[in-house]
Order: sequence, then structure tokens, then C-alpha cells
Amino acid sequence: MTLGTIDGVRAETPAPRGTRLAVDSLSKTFGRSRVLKDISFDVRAGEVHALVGQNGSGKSTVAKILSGLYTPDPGGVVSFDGRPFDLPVTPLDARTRGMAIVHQSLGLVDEFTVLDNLRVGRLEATGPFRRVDWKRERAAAKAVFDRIHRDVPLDARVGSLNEEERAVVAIARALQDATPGNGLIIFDESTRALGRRALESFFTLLDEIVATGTAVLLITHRLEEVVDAADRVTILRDGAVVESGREVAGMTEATLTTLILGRDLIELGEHDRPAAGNGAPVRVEGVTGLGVHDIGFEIRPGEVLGLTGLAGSGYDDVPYLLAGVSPASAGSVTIPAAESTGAQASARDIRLPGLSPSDAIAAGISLIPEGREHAGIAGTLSVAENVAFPQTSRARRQLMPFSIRGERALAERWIERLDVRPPRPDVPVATLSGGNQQKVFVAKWLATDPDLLLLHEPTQAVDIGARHVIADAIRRAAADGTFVLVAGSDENELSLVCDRVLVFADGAVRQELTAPMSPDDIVGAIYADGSRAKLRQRAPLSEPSAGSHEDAPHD
Ligand SMILES: Nc1ncnc2c1ncn2[C@@H]1O[C@H](COP(=O)(O)OP(=O)(O)OP(=O)(O)O)[C@@H](O)[C@H]1O
Repeated sequence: MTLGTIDGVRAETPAPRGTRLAVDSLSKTFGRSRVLKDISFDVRAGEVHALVGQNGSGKSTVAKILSGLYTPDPGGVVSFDGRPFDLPVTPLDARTRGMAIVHQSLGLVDEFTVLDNLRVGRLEATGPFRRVDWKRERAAAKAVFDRIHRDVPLDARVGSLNEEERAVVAIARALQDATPGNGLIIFDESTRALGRRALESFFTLLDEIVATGTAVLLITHRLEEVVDAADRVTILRDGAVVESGREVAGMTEATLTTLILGRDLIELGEHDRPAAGNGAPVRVEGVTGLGVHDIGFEIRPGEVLGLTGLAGSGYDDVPYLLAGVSPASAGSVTIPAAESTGAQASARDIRLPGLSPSDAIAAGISLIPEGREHAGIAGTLSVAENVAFPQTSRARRQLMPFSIRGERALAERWIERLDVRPPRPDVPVATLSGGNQQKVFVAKWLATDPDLLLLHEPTQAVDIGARHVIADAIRRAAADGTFVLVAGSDENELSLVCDRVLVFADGAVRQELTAPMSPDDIVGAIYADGSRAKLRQRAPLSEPSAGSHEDAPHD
């Protein structure tokens, strides 16, 4: 078990310097689209190098070429510790040379246990009968989780874990292969499901790992991670490099945004925020169930209500309880009659105990859960089929007509509204980049025009520009009469989209914030002491690298 020795190695061995990974003139073409155009960058030993860019700019394609999933176009060169790879890279080659990767999809097998997923391909046979020593395997697996200060049950089926636990398992699997001083670990949007505390532990561990000389390539949309934790950054725009290995010291999230988009971000102004209406609110009362006890709140017409808190505070259980996905032992939701239905229509009182997901949908409640891969995006179906799925299945149940032309027209409207790229209803969703898949997922449920829309981390894995597009669509739904609740851990998302935010602690609402509120206001309320720790405590290195900027102040 190599990780346990990292601290010791750091104390004794100066971290090696020099180029670990060099990518030179790499291109990739799918059909007629050239999605990577002669890109070049290098990652140094002992650094955290961020690779950023808008959805579809080519980041995952780079990761997939490096791990042997894709074959690049002829002409490029990929070298590792000074030695070129034979292209395409084979997964075995990548692993033998010390490259580990956590793909955006995490690459876990749901039917297997945590232990199986962690140790697959790494089991060691010992003793005269060459048997696997399971006690030893368990200890090795536990030691990795200890390093990230997480306790994930080794015998749990991965399919039964939540999104954060799944991410932790995939990260742990890559980390266990890190040999101090050697190799490169690639994290492709792997931190997207981590809550704040887990994120801090992750970066603390990363700091220890890179201090030994191991390199890290971090693909992320969280610009705070780049500013706080990366040493250098490479920026892709439309498949081309616009900044190669630029020092991060002194950069702000705003500078990065401009470089990523190629323009300044057009902020959603206060004038875009619909005023909360005067009509009757949705009333949530006495909800008790997994993670929360006797909570209640209102969602006013026209407003977007946010729920947040630390992991385990219960805020993220609420959408699942209200949608009948998690069982509630008590509580109700009252949805007022739509004003357009006239004075005779009465409010609907929905009892939560015994509510099933299909009862909730029939009552006008839609849930956009976290984790599109496991919760309803069908990769082999087209964008149009995915967007129109709730409508087509309802039409089928009610024996109503729904034409292919109608399906396509619906998809085209949402592709335009959410700026899905490429803007083609007919392509399989699996060929879209991760962020564009997320837009399709959100569109699918926004298109159902529900009375009450519950969202959990709706802008996860989307770029900063797309985050604004999705936020705008959510706010438009609220302005058009849908009651909207967003549960999320991303303070930037919440401050952008919400009019009010309820902050949870210990399964109850602790504080209420009202717009305008900054991301820092939200973090301050989440942490009782108001502090926002830096993600990475940079350890002083024994030998400064060229252009090193440890401890440089960041904005
Ligand atoms: N298997 C494939 N077939 C066809 N096109 C593909 C395939 N895989 C990726 N693409 C296209 O390549 C482009 C780059 O995709 P990639 O997943 O690398 O983007 P990304 O920068 O990682 O985006 P995101 O931030 O959304 O994850 C996109 O236009 C995508 O649609």
C-alpha cells in the first residue's frame, strides 16, 4: 500500500522536477468534426495542472486519449517522463507508466461491492497456494478511505451509494495507485459531487501527493478549485489551446472566465429576477424522513427557493422526500390552485407518507435528481427522444397521439433555449460532452411544465456560461408559474438562481438568506464560523520548480 508512505517519502526525498507529461500537436476527429486541433501542453512533476474550457471544448477527449479509450489523429506525440508513447496509448501502457485516471463517468460497476470496485485488477495472490488474502485487501482498501477521511462501507453495493460516495470510491481507486514521486493522476470532473468538507480533504491529500513529485491533471468547471489549488492552467476553446500552462498565481475567477469564454460573462442582472407574486404559496409542512425532522417552509409564486448546508445536514434529502423517492414518515405538500383555473379550483393537499414517484408526477411534481447517468438519461437514444420522453410515455399511457415531428419540434425549442451543442436533435446523447448531456437532462423535465419543480445540483458539470443559461431557464420556469426548489452545494449556482436560500443544519432549517446574496454570504451561513478555507494548503517544496509560486497570494 503506497499511500500510507506518502508523508514519510516527502520528508526524505526531494520531489523530482521536470516534465512529466508532454502533449504535442494532438488532434482528434469524430466523423467530420475535428474536436481537438493541434493541442500542446505539458504537466510538470509535482504540480497540480488544471485543464479547463467550456462544455464540449475537448477536455474529456484529451483524458480519453491519454488513457487509451480514444485513438488520436495521426501526427501528434504524447511523451511521459521523456519517453514517447506508441499511439494509441493502451490502457495497460498508461497504467504501467504510472498514469491513473478518474473519468467523468467514474467507471464503477454498480452490481459489485465497494471493495470489488476498488481492488479489481489489483488483487494480490500470496502464500504457497497463491490465494488472495482478503483481510489484507480489506485493510488496503480501508487505508485509502482513511487517507481521504471517508468511511464508505466496503461491502455495500456501489449501486446503493449516493453520488458523493460513488465519487469517493472512484477517487480512492485512482489514489491507491499513486506511487510517491512518480506518475500522473487525471481527475476528469471527479470533484463535482463532493461536498465542501470532502472537497477540502481531497485537496489536502492532493497537496501531499504532489509534494512528493506525483503530478495531477485536474479537469474542472469549478474555477474556485483552479484559483485555490492549481499551479498552472491550460485553457481549451473549441478544441484549440488558448493558454498553455499559464501560471495561476494572481489570477482571479473573473480572469479565468474571460479566458475560457473568450469574452466577459454577461451577468444576469437584477432586472431579470422576477418579483415574487402575491398568490398563494406552496406549503411544505411537518416533513420527517431520512435526514430531516419536522421541517416546513413555503415556496412563493415566482421565486426560486434554494436549500443548502453541509453534507449530512439534510437539505439534499428534501427534494427526494417531496418527490416520493425517499419514504417520509410524516408531512405534506399543498400546491395552490393555478390562478388560471378560476376561483372554484381548490388547492391540492399531498400526503407524503406512502407517496410513490409516479403519484408525485401525477400530482404535478417533477424531480431533476443529481447524477444524470443513473437517473434517467439514455445515452443510446437521441437528444429528441430524451427530451420528449416524459411526453411520449404519458401519451402512450393515455393512448394520445404524439408525432415524431412533435418530438423533434419540442427538442429543437429546448436545444435553442439551453444552447445544447451540437444543436442536433437526432444525435445519440452519449456523443455529447458531459455538460451538454446535463442540459438535455434538465430540458427533459423543464419541458414537462410541472406545478412544482425540484432540482438537485442542476448545474453540476456545466461550464460557467452554460450555468447562466440553465439558471435563466429555471428562473423563467418560476416566472411562468412553476414553483421551484433548488437543493445545491454550489454557492455560485445558488446565488445566481435563488431568491431565498434556507440553510440547513442537523436536519432542520437554521438560517434564511434573501437576495441579493453573494456566494460568500452563502458559505458564511453554511459554516457557523463564517470561514471559507482555502482548498489547498500548499506544502513548501524542498526545491522550487521553475516559475514556482508556492504561497503566492491569490485574489
Ligand atoms: N464518441 C463521440 N462521437 C462523436 N462526437 C464526440 C464523441 N465524444 C465526444 N464528442 C464530441 O467532441 C467534443 C468534445 O467533447 P468532450 O467530451 O471532450 O468535451 P469536454 O470539454 O470534456 O466537455 P464537458 O465539460 O461538457 O465535459 C464535443 O463536441 C462532443 O460532442
